[in-house]
Amino acid sequence: MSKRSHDDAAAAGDPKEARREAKRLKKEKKAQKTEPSNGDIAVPAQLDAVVNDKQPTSTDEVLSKDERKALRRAQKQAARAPEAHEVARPATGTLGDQEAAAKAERKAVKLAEKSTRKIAKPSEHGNGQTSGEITAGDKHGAVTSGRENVDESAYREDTGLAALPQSDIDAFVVDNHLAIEDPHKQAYRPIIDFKYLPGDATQRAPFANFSAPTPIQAACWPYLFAGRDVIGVAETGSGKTLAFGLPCVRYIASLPKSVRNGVKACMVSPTRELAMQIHEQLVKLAEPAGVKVVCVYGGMSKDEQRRTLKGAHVVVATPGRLNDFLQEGAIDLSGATYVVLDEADRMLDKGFEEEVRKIISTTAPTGRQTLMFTATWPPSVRELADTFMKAPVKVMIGENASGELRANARIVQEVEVTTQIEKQPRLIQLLKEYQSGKNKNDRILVFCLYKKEATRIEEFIRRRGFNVGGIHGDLSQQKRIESLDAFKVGTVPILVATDVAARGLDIPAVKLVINVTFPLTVEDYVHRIGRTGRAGQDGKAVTMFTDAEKHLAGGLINVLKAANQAVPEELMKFGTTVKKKGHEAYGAFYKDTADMKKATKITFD
Ligand SMILES: Nc1ncnc2c1ncn2[C@@H]1O[C@H](COP(=O)(O)OP(=O)(O)OP(=O)(O)O)[C@@H](O)[C@H]1O
Repeated sequence: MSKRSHDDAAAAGDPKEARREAKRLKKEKKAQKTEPSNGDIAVPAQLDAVVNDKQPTSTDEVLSKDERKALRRAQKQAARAPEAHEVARPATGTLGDQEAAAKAERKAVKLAEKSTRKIAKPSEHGNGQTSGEITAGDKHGAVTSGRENVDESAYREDTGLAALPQSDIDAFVVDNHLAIEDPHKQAYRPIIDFKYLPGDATQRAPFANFSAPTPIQAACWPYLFAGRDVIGVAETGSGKTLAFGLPCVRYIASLPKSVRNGVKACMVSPTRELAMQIHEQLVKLAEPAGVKVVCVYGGMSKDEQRRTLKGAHVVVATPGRLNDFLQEGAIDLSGATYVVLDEADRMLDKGFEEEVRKIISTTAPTGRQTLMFTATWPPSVRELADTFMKAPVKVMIGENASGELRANARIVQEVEVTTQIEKQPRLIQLLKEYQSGKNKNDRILVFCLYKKEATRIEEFIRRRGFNVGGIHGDLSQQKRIESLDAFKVGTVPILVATDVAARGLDIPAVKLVINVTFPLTVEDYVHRIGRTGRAGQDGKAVTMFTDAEKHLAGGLINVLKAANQAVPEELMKFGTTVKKKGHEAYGAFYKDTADMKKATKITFD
């Protein structure tokens, strides 16, 4: 039984149900002791009872006097966690209060877990040995230390994976520039092959076309199966959706039918198209497992979406529409214990922060597992992220253990320093060059900054005889969906877009990204060009850069250098200083008036 099924029984407030669950739990524990480890996702049972302060009677029966004492100590500590969490809720306190509360919460949870671990059996590795280290001695500072905290009651490593020589794990860590920071130092081995996934072979069917888990999947899955909060940072197109999607579906599928009703998971994404795409990917995993995933987003009929919510276990949503439904009571997230922010840095910036706070405050108050995934993780959002999470495990893939801005290294990036007037003829030249011969059917994504600009460029390209579509905020949602579909299937091979298409969209055939106007931030640039070079393929991006964006030259130069790309001389001329990031909502055009000289007050008689 999973951590949350016990939760649900108790939360349902039915003592009989809870007692039945407790009995089942006892039985399962017994069975687990005799069963050989097959890598099933097991339950951190005592921790669950401790952290969620539930039905201690069953645990009392199986524990000694000392163990019971330790458990009670842990319960006290855990009882403080939800309180601290409540305080941490943004609406109720100042930033200082929130920080203190978050700290207190983390401490309480840590203490609770520590006490629990004391009463749990000493962890042994699946093959009978106490586990070794997975420190790779990685030059990039991969942090994977001692395995003394591997907690088999939370997630049981497959015996085959546990038996692999340490050198195999080290090689995986080094080759993939994998860095894991875990405050609890649980040091789970990455699931480097699908055969090491918990469950039987039929559950691996959705991966039949993939040869191996991607590094972000391999590294995150064990921690997610173990119920931990995770921040996952990996390049664009590296399979993050399934990294957070698979454990979600498996968790819900593992719940007994009696407690499976209601929304158990909620995934929030910044754009409608991305929400739809996550939904599409998840349905493939969820349907065979009997888990219902629905998608709600703005711009489409509410009635229709309201109907689909019936019987949903997972809701994928954009924040605005989700809050609408929450406000009108059409959706209840109080049982949602699995919460994901995709494109997390975008979700936490000024434009979305409030909406996200509101959503999170309606999810399960205790036992919540919070996940954040992104390709870019600027320092500006890290502290805020921590306020929503409990001792998160940070999984970073790439040569940036510190989470610096990195583009996908398989994308060839060309930057052309140009002028406004030269842009349009150059664009046509590029389209002709890349839409001829064997490249005729390649998809090309053209990015503009503003909606009006996108409309103008789309018209301009069409007048020159190209088959082109558009996607931006001035178009109806129906039109946006049509344009994207036509682009995906290739009937319209050129798509002109604003940054609504910059993040997350997975269209494998995009061979070229053209940036007609540079975005407001270098992070957005990394996401835009990440629409090509997906799932291990190569890609190319051509960027027109003008004097108007010179304040972003330093950041861009760093991204180019980090990916071993050529830096044009003309770009260097703008200087290499990385300017302080602009306002999260208004980008580089924001002026912080706090530092401005006070105006002289003139009075007239
Ligand atoms: N293990 C795997 N092996 C090969 N391909 C995979 C694997 N897992 C996922 N993919 C494919 O990789 C592509 C990119 O995945 P996904 O959209 O999850 O990327 P992402 O990391 O979320 O990208 P972004 O940061 O741009 O949102 C998808 O087409 C997906 O089906």
